[in-house]
Formats: sequence, structure tokens, C-alpha cells
Amino acid sequence: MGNATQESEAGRQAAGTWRHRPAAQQPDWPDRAHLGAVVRRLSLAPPLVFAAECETLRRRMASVARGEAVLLQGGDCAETFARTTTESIRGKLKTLLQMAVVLTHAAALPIVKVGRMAGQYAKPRSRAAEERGGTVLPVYRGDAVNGPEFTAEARRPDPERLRLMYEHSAMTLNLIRALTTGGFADLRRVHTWNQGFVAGSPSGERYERLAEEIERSLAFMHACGAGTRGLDTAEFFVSHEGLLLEYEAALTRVEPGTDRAYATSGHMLWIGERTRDLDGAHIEFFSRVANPIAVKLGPATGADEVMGLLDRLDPAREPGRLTLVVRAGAERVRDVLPTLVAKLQAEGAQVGWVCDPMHGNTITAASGHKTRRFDAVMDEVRGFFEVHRALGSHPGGIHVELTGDDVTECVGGGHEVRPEHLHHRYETACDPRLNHTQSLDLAFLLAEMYRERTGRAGPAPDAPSAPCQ
Ligand SMILES: O=C[C@H](O)[C@H](O)COP(=O)(O)O
Ligand SMILES: C=C(OP(=O)(O)O)C(=O)O
Repeated sequence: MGNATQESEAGRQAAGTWRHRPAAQQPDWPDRAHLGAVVRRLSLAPPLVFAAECETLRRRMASVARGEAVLLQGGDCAETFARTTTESIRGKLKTLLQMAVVLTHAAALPIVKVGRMAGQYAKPRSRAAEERGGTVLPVYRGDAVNGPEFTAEARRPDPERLRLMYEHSAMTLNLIRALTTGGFADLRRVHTWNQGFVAGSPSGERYERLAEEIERSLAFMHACGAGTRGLDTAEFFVSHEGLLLEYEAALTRVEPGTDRAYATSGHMLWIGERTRDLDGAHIEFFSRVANPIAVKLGPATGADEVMGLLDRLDPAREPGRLTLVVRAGAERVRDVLPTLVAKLQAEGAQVGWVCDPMHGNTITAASGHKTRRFDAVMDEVRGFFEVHRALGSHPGGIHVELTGDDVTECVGGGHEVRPEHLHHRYETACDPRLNHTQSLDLAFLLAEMYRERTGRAGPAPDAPSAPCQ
């Protein structure tokens, strides 16, 4: 792929027009010359992902928008450089693969698997500064910007961290590519992990039937001689919030054949609730790149605002280009979502509707930990399904913050985490994540919702034939 700064109109626009708009949530880099030098180096670095892969994901997201597939997007709230370890990456991948198998069987639809991984190193924050004991320092904005330690040195935004973000993304992506093609993702192995989870889960009885059906389906395929081709690899994409525009612009490349610009830092990028101002720099930048794009929508989002986002980001109305991730909160989703869905239906716009049941349900526990109740998470998902059922639209999937580790950050779940457990393993760099078993609880409960929706006891005979991996 060519560099965005080459003599190409698409490249010039992607590299520059956003600079004339206000950019929210950007670090206050103290050394602009240093930033310039890092950005120049990054603009010469190889892309992390390729245009053809982004186009494949765009087609998959078009299937989601048409109701023919389901998105499963998940990973850390904030990845950290220290946790670029085999164990941590493998744990998240394993969790997502396990969830995907359960959902594939229940929804009888292909599951589009997208990690919040290999680039989720920058965070928008509620406040620019943090005060402790009378000392005020810049807030931690993710490892791509500064360090979490409460010292002036750590909190100083350091452009070298953008280079580290690129390197850690590359390391993570490399391992993901190896694991998803090298045998780790084998469907039978993933199913065996799920059987282990069901056997040990306090809610195991409830999940047993689905696990047995998957077992029988695998045995049936084996008996028919359907073979194992395609079942030992998985298609997996990566995504992150496209927050730091200097970094995203530096990694933008133009595809010579099509003259389209792609943000090559990840396959899909999303624009956060705090940076989706229609006149702001983020919308301007992402209107100039061809990746599939998602936008987060909070409880105050109006239908005209969503139409504005559609006009700016998807003027050609191409299914797969735009995914709307609603994070209204369990208490608001049933009020907020119907108006938005009805408006887009009336306009004939096809987008993917996805539920983020995490960000609208954050509370502070008595111990001071930021947490989320598993029941509230499930209630928001249920509300999301109810609205789509009532309007005849497709509940296109789920976007969750999770980890493969046994952390104690969200309360509830089958292996119940109680408020008094929060301090045991509270390891997140920002917001609380579902742990491994809570994530699988969510997958099995979500599977029930997909199954109820189709009113079937098993896969429909006319379900689209697509690789389940
Ligand atoms: O993940 C979302 C936001 O970055 C996060 O909720 C911000 O947290 P804060 O309100 O502590 O700044
Ligand atoms: C910041 C995030 O979400 P939102 O923009 O929805 O608050 C996030 O997903 O990390």
C-alpha cells in the first residue's frame, strides 16, 4: 500500500482535513517536535492490517446489517504494554472463540469475531486532570499516551508511546494470526473448553442442553464424513477506538488500485461517545477512510444526530460501512433505542445495530471500585433484544469489555463475584471487565435470546451456509 502523503487526493484528504476541526480528547503533548518526529517514522512503517482484510470485514459487517450474521466484539477496556503477553492474548482469544461457538449454534448464523485488541491503548476520560491528596496531575489516558502511576513524570504525555503502541499492536496481531491459523482455534478443541466450563458452572444445568446439541452436531458432521476442513482455523479481526488522530493519520495508507485511503492500525475502528461531534475532527477523519467504522451512541443520542452521522460517514449508504453501537444503559435502552431504529427504518438505511451493555452501566462500589453488575449488563442486552423484536429489526451483536483472566472487576455472574471480592483481582487499567466465566455466562444467556428470537430448538434448515469458524 502507498503512503497517505503521496500525490493522491484521497491520501491528502485523509492526512489533513481533520486538522481544521476541533479534536476532542487529544493529549496535551508537551514536545510537539518530538511528536512530529515519531509521527514521521510511523508514516513510513508497514501497515498493521491490509486493505483487502478491511474489505473482507466490511462484507461481513454488511451481512450483520442485513440480518445474516452476528458481531461479537470484545476485549480489554484498555490494553497495556505490560500485558502484551502470550497468556493474556491467548486468554482473550480463547474466551471470544468459546463465546462464538455457542452463539453460532444458537443463532444459526455466522459470528463475525472482532477483538478489542491490538490497538486499544488510548482512553477518552471524563476529566483532564486527577487530584490526589492536594496534588493535581494529568489523567491517565492509556499506555499510548502516559503511564498510570501517579507521578508527574509518568503522567507526562510521551510521543515515544505512540511508537510503542504500534509495536505492541504488531506483536499482538502477530500472535493472533498465528493462533487463529495454527490449530489453537480448532472447533473441537474450543467445544471441549466449553464442556469444561459447563461442567464446572453453577448454572451448568441451564447450559447443558446447548452444549450437548453442539456435541451432537459435531458427531453428526463427523459421521457424515463432512470432514474437518475449515474447522481448525478461525477468521478474526481487530479493532480499537480511533481516538489519537496523529497516530491514525500516520498509519493511513492509500491502496493504489482503488485510490482509497485505509486506516491500517486495525480492521475496524470506532468513534467514541465523547468524540463523535458531527463537526469535530474525528468524524472528519473517519469520513475520509474506507474501513468499516462503528460509532458509540449514549442515552442522550437523538434520531437526527444519527442521521447526521450516517450522512457524514456513510453517504453512499453501503451496508457494512457503518455499525451503530448503542450503550444507553439498562434503565434507558428500552426508551432510547426504538426512536433510533424506527428513524433509520423509515429512511431505509441499513446499518448494523450492536449492543454495548457495559458503558451505560458503570457504578461505583462502596469500596470505591468502578464496577458493573452482571445483572444490569444482561438487562440491557435483554432490552436491546426486546426493542429489535418489537420493530422487526436484527439485533446485530454485542460489544463487550472482557478478559480471559479470572479477575474480580464486575459483580455477579454464575461464579458470583461479590462487592467484597472486588479488591482480590482488580487489574483493569480503566473500566471493569467481565472475567472469563462471566463472559461465557453472557454468551450462553445471549444464545438463549438468539434462539428465542428464531423460535427454534436448533439450527434452521435454511440457515445461510457459511464457515462456522
Ligand atoms: O471506557 C470508557 C471511558 O474511557 C471511561 O469510562 C472513562 O472513565 P472516567 O470516567 O474514569 O474518565
Ligand atoms: C470509551 C469507550 O466507550 P464510549 O465511547 O461508549 O464511552 C470504550 O468503549 O472504551
